Amino acid sequence: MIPVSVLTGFLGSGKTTLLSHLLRRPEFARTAVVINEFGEVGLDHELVETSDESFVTLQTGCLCCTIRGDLVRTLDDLLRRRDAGAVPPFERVVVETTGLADPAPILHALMTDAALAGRMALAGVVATVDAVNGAGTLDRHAESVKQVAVADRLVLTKTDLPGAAPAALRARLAALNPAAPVLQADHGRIEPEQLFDAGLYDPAGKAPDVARWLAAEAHAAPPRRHGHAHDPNRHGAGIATFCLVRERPIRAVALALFLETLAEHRGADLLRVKGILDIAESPDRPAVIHGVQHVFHPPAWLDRWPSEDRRSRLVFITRDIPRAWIEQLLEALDEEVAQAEGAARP
Ligand SMILES: Nc1nc2c(ncn2[C@@H]2O[C@H](COP(=O)(O)OP(=O)(O)OP(=O)(O)O)[C@@H](O)[C@H]2O)c(=O)[nH]1
Repeated sequence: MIPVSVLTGFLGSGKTTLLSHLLRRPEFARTAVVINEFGEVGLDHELVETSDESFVTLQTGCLCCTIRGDLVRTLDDLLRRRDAGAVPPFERVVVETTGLADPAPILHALMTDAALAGRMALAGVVATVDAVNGAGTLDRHAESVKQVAVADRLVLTKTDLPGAAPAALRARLAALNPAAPVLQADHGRIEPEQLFDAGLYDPAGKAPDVARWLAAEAHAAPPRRHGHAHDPNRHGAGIATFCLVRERPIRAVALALFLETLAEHRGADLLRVKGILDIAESPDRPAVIHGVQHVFHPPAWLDRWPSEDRRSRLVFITRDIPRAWIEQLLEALDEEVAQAEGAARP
């Protein structure tokens, strides 16, 4: 029986960082990772490094809506490829959900699907919670509350950042899910055995209301009635995702101004930004940027481009921010910086 762990947690709460760290540990060799990304273009799968024995597959779309078919098909396909020797003989699977996913249908599919029965079993659910944005996210997004409620282990991230309020958050998490131990990860660093030792997922062994709630989810409306089944990039409540692609390099100063302006003016509605960028001053080393609401993390510089595609790509998940506004802002700032540079030249 191959254990399948689910890694959930709101947008930008540190799931991929945790996973990247775990995949470098020898105890975590032979892992197949399924990353689900919400949006037109995914980047995480290009950025997660694995050992030779582990690998990452990508699934796009809205995991919570298309789960019944897609995740089960993906896992079934992985089993076939493993049997045929087409992929390394993985011994565990980790499914990283999109930050916007309601995890209940995912867990249900893993617990009940006949296609997987006998070969794979749900092993445990880990949810990351960002110590800076976590409380606000719990207030505003029902999915985030569900992610915390179903977890076997909770992992607090970003406790090192100014603005982190881990004590208050811990109390809140304990009220939502008293059974789940709360661990802490420092830039993804955590002891793996503390994380996935939760054993077989057993809703009956948890607080009874969680089991009842999960059962209720099983009877929830079929995907078509979710209201966004035909456009997986819209998730209701004004939430939209889009990707800006740019052929020309971006000047470092223009990028800094752009991110600063976005965070300052629309931080609360900027649910997630990530990007790989061709910076004019650094043609061979792309910058990877991450933003989560008003917090932008310092850019990470890659040693090289992860694939042939050297265009800048910026993925946004926003609430009520028109794409055109963001595009024009970037163009205008880039233009302004170009003119200023031109004027400064003798
Ligand atoms: N300072 C600090 N930054 C962190 C920590 N953990 C993660 N980050 C940063 O937070 C940003 C988002 O982390 P990710 O791991 O991409 O978050 P995610 O949950 O996978 O994001 P989505 O896939 O968009 O939902 C990155 O810039 C990370 O480097 C931490 O403990 N401290």
